[in-house]
Amino acid sequence: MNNKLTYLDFNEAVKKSLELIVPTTLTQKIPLLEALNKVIAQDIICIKNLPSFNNSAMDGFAVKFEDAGKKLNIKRVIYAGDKDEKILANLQDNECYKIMTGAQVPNDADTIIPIENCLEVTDKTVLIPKDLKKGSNLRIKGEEQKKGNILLKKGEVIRSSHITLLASQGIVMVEVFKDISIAVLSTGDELKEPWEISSEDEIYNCNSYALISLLKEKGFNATYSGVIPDDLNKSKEFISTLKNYDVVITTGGISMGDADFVAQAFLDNGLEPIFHGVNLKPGRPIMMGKMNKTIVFSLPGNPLTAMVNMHLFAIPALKKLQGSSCFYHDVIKAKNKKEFKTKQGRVNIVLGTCENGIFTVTRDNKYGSGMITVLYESNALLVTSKDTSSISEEQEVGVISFNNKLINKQIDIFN
Ligand SMILES: Nc1nc2c(c(=O)[nH]1)N[C@H]1C(S)=C(S)[C@@H](COP(=O)(O)OP(=O)(O)OC[C@H]3O[C@@H](n4cnc5c(N)ncnc54)[C@H](O)[C@@H]3O)O[C@H]1N2
Ligand code: MOO
Repeated sequence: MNNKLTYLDFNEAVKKSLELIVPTTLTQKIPLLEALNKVIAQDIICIKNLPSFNNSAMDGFAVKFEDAGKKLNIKRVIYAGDKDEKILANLQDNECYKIMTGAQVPNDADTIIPIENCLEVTDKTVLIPKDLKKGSNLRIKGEEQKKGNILLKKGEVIRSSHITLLASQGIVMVEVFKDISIAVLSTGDELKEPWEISSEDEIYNCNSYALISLLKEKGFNATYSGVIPDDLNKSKEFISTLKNYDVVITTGGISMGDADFVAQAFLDNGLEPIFHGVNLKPGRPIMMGKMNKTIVFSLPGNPLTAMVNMHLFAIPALKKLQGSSCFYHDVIKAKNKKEFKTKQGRVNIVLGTCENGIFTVTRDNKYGSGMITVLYESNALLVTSKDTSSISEEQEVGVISFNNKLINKQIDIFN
C-alpha cells in the first residue's frame, strides 16, 4: 500500500461519508412489539381521533355549567366503557351525572367537578361549588389528534413513545425499512477469541464484540464474520466472501505497518475509497469507501479508537443507510470542570463524563488509544476543532452522549 496517508479534513470526511450513502428503500411489515428502534417506512396517518369521544378527566360529577352553586340530584353513575343508553343525554332540571375517569360524557353536560371539590356528597345528591370553570376536566373528541393528521413521519426511529401512538390507533403491524445487513470482522494474528485460551503473547479480540454491541444499542443487527489473517492473499479471499453485505466493518490492519493489508485487500476487491486518513485524534488511519454496492468502514485496531470512530463516523452513516431521517449527532451543553490540553492541528475526540451539566475529562485527557477501561469510565465525547489547544475550567462545552446510563447518586431533578 501507499506508505504515506494524506489526512482529510474532519468536516470534509463527515460530509463525504454521508454523501456516499443512499438510503435503503426495502420495506417489510412487522409486529408492533418488534418495531422498537426500527425506522418507519411510511407516514402514519391518524385513523382514530384522540380521544375518540368526549370523556371525563376526573372521577366526579358531570354538570351543566349554569348549575354552579346548586344542589343537584344524581341522575345515574357513568363508568368508563359504558355506551348506548348508559350515556344518553337526558338531564332534567337540577340533575347531574356521577362520572368516572375515562367515561363518556353525555352531550348535555359541559363541565366536570372532581369529587373532592364537591360539597355535601350523598348517594342521591351533591352540592356543586359556585366557582366553576366551564369545560374543566372535559376531554373533547379529537382535541389531541384528528383523523387525517400525520401522527408519525417516514424516517422516524421508533421509540416507546411511538409504540404508544401506534397502539392507540389499533395498528398491530408496522411498515419499517428492512434491516440493513452488516458484517463485523477483526484483523490480526495476535487475536484470540474470548472463549479461547490466550498466552501472554496474544490478546483477546474485543473490538468485534464491542462494535456488534454498540450497533445493537443503536438498533442494528450485525453478524460477526471472524478474524482476517495478516496475509494479503488470505485477506483478499476473506473479503471477497463479504460482497453480499450492505456494510462491512473491519478493525485493525489499516495503518502503515508491514502487516497492515486491509486497505490493499479491499482495493483488490474493487473498493473505491472516499478517504483513507482523516485529520483526527484518535482515528487518523480510518478508511471508508464502497466495494460494488457494499459500504466499507475500516476502523483502526486500537479498541478505544475503533469505538469512538464507530460512534462518531459510522453510526450516522448507517442511520442514513437504514432510512432514518435523523442521523446527525446532538450535543448536550455542559460546563467543563477541569482544564485540559488537546492536540492542536487535528480534530480531537476527548472522552469524559457528563453528569448534571458538568463535563469531566477522563484521566486528564492523558490516556492512550489502545486502552480499554477508559471507554467504560466515560459517557460522553467532546470534539475539539483543530485550532483548539485547551479547554478551560468553567468553559461551556457541547458534548455527544456516548454510553447512556443512569447515575449512582440522587441529584436535584427539578427546574
Ligand atoms: N508509522 C505509523 N504507525 C502508526 C500510525 C501512523 O500514522 N504511522 N498510526 C497509529 C494509529 S493512530 C493507530 S490507531 C494504529 C492503527 O493501526 P491499525 O488500524 O493498523 O491497527 P493494528 O496495528 O492492527 O492494531 C492496533 C492495536 O490494536 C490492537 N487490536 C487490533 N485489533 C484488535 C481487536 N479486534 N481487539 C483488541 N485489540 C485489537 C492491536 O493488537 C494493536 O495493539 O496504528 C498506529 N501506528
Ligand atoms: O487512531 Mo490512533 O488510535 O489515533 O492513536
